[in-house]
Amino acid sequence: MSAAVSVTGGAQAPLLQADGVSIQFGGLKALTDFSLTIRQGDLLGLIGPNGAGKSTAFNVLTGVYQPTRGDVHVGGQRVNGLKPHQINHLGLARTFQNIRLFRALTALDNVKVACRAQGALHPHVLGVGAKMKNALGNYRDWWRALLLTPGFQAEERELTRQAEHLLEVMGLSHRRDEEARNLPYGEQRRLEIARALGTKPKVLLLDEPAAGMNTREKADLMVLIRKLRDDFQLGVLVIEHDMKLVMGICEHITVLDHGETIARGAPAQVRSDRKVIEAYLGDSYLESHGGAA
Ligand SMILES: Nc1ncnc2c1ncn2[C@@H]1O[C@H](COP(=O)(O)OP(=O)(O)OP(=O)(O)O)[C@@H](O)[C@H]1O
Repeated sequence: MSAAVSVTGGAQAPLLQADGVSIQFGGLKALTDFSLTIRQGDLLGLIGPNGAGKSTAFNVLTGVYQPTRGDVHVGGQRVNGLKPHQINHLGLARTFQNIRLFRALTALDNVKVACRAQGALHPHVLGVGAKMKNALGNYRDWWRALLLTPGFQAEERELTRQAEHLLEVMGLSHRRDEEARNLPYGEQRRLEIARALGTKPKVLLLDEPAAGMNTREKADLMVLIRKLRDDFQLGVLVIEHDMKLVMGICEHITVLDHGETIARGAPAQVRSDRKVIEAYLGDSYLESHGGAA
């Protein structure tokens, strides 16, 4: 199973492509020969039992881990060896399984930080000359901030406007000035998505976005994720244990078990796959859903 997969299948250039990616921790093969392609408009799911390698896949795609084998391309550029913030600048943003907000900052500032970070470094700034240019830019920005120049103030207003818009999109305007740590769990998860969107990604990776949410919040989130995909013209990859959510919104699902891709396809195809039932869904899932689809 190494051919890269995408739902839209070739109409547009891939935004994200993983080809035969493997990573090993000591003797443990956490991910083996993992391939995936995401194009604009794709809404893909990644599922599998605990320890299957889902978060590891996210970490390899986003540069947290370096693959032992295989290649990752973002926007056509090979990103093996790049740092997570560099890959983020190329258009890949993510949320985390364990929420990682700036807990003592307000909701607005959490998103503003992301909006500002996106403007701070040009996507292709990786060489020495460009790094120097960036350092000089930082020095100049420091003075502008200290002196509160009109240019700096205008930029601040624009960042605030962008961040407020994203809070509104995520239904969090009423939390604008509250510290992130005081938000209910479901809202913290949505704030993480707002922050990821602040970096203006082309691809959004959501690691268990519905974890800890109640049924109503999950239903709302399903609608919202689709809307984000459409309104922001994204490709989206979702890790989620809630089968109703994954099967409900994803058009294509990849199933991992012990780091191996054991199945992929449309939801109906995946949920009737014997290997998936054995490894993950279990017979109780089949019974409660009236047998294989
Ligand atoms: N940094 C690491 N060092 C050593 N082993 C690791 C590391 N990261 C992940 N693993 C191991 O790799 C395997 C896959 O872990 P991973 O977190 O990707 O699974 P997962 O599918 O996301 O599981 P869950 O649904 O529980 O979050 C596990 O056995 C895990 O213990």
